[in-house]
Parts: sequence; C-alpha cells; structure tokens
Amino acid sequence: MGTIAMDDHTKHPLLVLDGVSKHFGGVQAVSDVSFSIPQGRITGLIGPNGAGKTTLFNLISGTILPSSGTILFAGRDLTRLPPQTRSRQGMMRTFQNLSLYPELSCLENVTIGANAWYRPGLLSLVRPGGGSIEHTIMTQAREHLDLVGLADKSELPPDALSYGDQRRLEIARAMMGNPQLLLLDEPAAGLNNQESQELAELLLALRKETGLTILIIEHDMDVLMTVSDMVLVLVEGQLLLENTPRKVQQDPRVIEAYLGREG
Ligand SMILES: Nc1ncnc2c1ncn2[C@@H]1O[C@H](COP(=O)(O)OP(=O)(O)OP(=O)(O)O)[C@@H](O)[C@H]1O
Repeated sequence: MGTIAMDDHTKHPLLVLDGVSKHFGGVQAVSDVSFSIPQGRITGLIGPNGAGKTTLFNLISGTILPSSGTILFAGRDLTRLPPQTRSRQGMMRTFQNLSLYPELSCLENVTIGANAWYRPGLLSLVRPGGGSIEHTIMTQAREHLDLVGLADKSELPPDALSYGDQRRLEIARAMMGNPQLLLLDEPAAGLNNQESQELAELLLALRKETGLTILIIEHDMDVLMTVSDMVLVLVEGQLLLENTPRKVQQDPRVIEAYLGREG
C-alpha cells in the first residue's frame, strides 16, 4: 500500500531477520539476531568457531526452526516454512562439505538443482506436449556449467575435477534453482590461493550478471574482503556488529573476539 517511499535511496530488503534465537537444550546457539540484507548485496558472515554461523544458515534455509523470532524473505514470512518452499521461492544454498553425487556426471549434478522449481506432475500439465522440459533443463544446466567455467567438463564425474572446480560445480547446481538469494557456507574451504581468488571473481561476476544477493560464511579473509559489501560479525550467538570489510578488520572488538577464543 505504498509504504515504501519512492525517493527512499535504501533498497528494498530481500532478507530480514528480526529477533531470531535458537537454543539446543541449554546451549544458546543464536541469540536475538536482527539484520536485513538488500537485494544485490554480498554480505559476509564471520565469527569464531562455535559462534552460531551454521546454525544461522540452517535457520534461514529452514532445516531447523527458530526458538523465537521472524524471518522474512522477499516480503514473505518464511519462519515456519519447510526448506523446499524456501528454495522454490528463490533461496538456494551450498554446504560446508561438498554434497555432490559421485555416480552422476557434472552436467547431471547441475540438473539436480532444478528440483527447486521442477515438479514433474505440475509442469506436464502446464506444458502439455509443448517441447521437452528435460531438454530445457539440460540446456540450462549446460549454460550454468558454462557460467562457472566448467563447460568442457560436463560429462566427467565430479571426482575427476579439482577441489576448486567441485566447489564451482556446487555453485552451478545452486544457480540452477534460479535463486534470488544464494547462501554459501565456506565456499573457499580447502582451496589454494589461486582457486580462492578465482572463486571470489566468480561470485562478483555472478552478482554482476544476475543481480544475485549472496550471504557467505567464509574464514578466508582475502575472499571475504574481495567480495563483501558488508560483513556481519557473530560472537557467541549474538550479532556483535555490521560494517564494511575494512572497518570490521580494524575493529578492536573483532580482534578481541578472535584472540579471546584462541587464548
Ligand atoms: N544440533 C545441535 N545440538 C546441540 N548443540 C548444537 C547443535 N548445533 C549447533 N550446536 C551448538 O551451537 C553453537 C553454535 O554452533 P555453530 O555450528 O552454529 O557455530 P559455527 O559458528 O558455525 O561454528 P564453526 O565455525 O566451527 O562451523 C555451538 O556451541 C554448537 O556446539
């Protein structure tokens, strides 16, 4: 009802967390976390081990439900909706550990991402005899392999790829779901310096080409500094601060939080 002022220079938020908490028995993993992410922004999520980053990702993608609080995505309340509904609405994720299918080719692995929107029963009704949806999926999968630079590896099994390329393959599969929001859980883990830098460039290119919004957990500071517009710092389940990567790196509270953990 015209609640957004047309001259408002702040972009409409794609993802909004409002007072989100999660406890596992006596462990307060995420505590009263609120933030919002505008469309097209790349946001880094950092924090010492056990800070609650993965729990927060699981809450956003819906594999676990919050103890309290609200999660809005594209203006809709998704707090209690299952992961499949969230991916259908444009939220895709990759995992800390690779989750590729070794018995399938790279191309077939990418097609799996279409599960986010392809429900055979429904589509066969919508497109009666109107060309093959399988053909469309294969074509899109090839385009996404090309997008991440793996066009020439389509028939290989994922195990034949370098670790860096396997990470790219996972991203291609997530992109196959036509996401508005991509959640990346440590995509540079296990990559060498060159692979990490190439990954950072890929993420920036994806954002440029598709207007994608990305939330990324990443321990590799070089990657984080390269790709992030803003960084959220989580410590002991609480949001300590949100600022630009440079400001975050220099913030004594952040340094203290990391050193405090190591000491
Ligand atoms: N299913 C669970 N049951 C009980 N406790 C859990 C569960 N999942 C997470 N926790 C606890 O919640 C806290 C936050 O864990 P989480 O894995 O979210 O942190 P993290 O920031 O992702 O850590 P890391 O950087 O090591 O991956 C930890 O104390 C962890 O032990």
